Amino acid sequence: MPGKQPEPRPAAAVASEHDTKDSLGGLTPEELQQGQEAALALEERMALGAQTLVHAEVEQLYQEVRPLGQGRFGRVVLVTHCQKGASTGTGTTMALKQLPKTSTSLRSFLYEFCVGLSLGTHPAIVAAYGIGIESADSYSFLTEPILHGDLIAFIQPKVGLTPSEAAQRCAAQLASALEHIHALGLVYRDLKPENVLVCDPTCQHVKLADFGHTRPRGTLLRLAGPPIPYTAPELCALPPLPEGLPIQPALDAWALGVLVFCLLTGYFPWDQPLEDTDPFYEDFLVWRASRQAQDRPQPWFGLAPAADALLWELLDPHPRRRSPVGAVRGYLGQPWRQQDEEASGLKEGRQ
Ligand SMILES: Nc1ncnc2c1ncn2[C@@H]1O[C@H](COP(=O)(O)OP(=O)(O)OP(=O)(O)O)[C@@H](O)[C@H]1O
Repeated sequence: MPGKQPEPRPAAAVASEHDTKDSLGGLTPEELQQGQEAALALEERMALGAQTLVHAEVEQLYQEVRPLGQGRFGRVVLVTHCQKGASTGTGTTMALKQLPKTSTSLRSFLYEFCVGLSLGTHPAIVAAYGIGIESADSYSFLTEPILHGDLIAFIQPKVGLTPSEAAQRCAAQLASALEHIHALGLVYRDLKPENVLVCDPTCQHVKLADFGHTRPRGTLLRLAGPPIPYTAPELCALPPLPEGLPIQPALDAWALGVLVFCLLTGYFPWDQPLEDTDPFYEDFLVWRASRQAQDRPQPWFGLAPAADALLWELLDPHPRRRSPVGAVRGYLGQPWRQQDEEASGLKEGRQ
């Protein structure tokens, strides 16, 4: 979650100031409208959310069971309701995310709280409960608790997530969650294993959490710090408008491509998608340009052709040519790792 930051501006506001098509930074009128509608709906929810905030100290309402996690901005704890069953140990547990007022504005808090609510129910998205609390020093809200930690703990360095079925299941669930977010006119913008929570010990089910960076499509944004592997290249380039880049779901498709690569190999494909700075990214661009097998970068050696093809689609450096997150569905059930490809070949050979 972003804490106290300058207010991002919607592309619509900038468009009316410049009023040429280029002033939309490449956004079509339909995309602009979808983003505007999402922004209006969110503003309305935030106004309602502000009116219905409970004013109390968290300890008066909930009993802490144990800490669940700590982010840059928020502390997340497992709690039970003080009045219902807490003393007998039968109370329903919930996750309470507490954001100190020193680092989080009321608007940023309401944004994250209300985005979570506006996403409704989706099997791969952490469900938000409609309770927001303002205390003397913090803001808090409640969600369903997910008790097996985050995906990072399941990705073995140099190996990835095993077995391969788990990696495919995980990719399919995340693609579905992101598609749901995009259909609502929003862009998630923070896909990384730390924001994917795991529901069971064998990683059968995962859920997307932390909607502090989610914004309506078309919001103008600039890169706030150094890029990470998940940052799409268009965000690293000079923005098309002085106010920034109008954000698109393609940012999430890129991040999903990087995450799938990590799930399959246990490596990042590059540190930063910066030509002339990152040799791994440069090798990737050379391979894309030549399409020659001999140019395939070393970290890709363990991938089967289906995974190559999927990642080729999701990791297209040109956002307009990049496939949407739903592309994952077209590759499910095929081998994604070379070793699976070989095993299935052996099986066929025996039959
Ligand atoms: N609903 C939940 N159930 C269980 N654990 C959770 C839940 N929500 C968050 N956590 C844990 O708390 C950690 C921090 O939460 P979160 O990512 O929402 O905080 P943040 O301050 O917004 O993080 P960031 O540093 O990514 O901005 C997560 O990595 C996760 O381990």
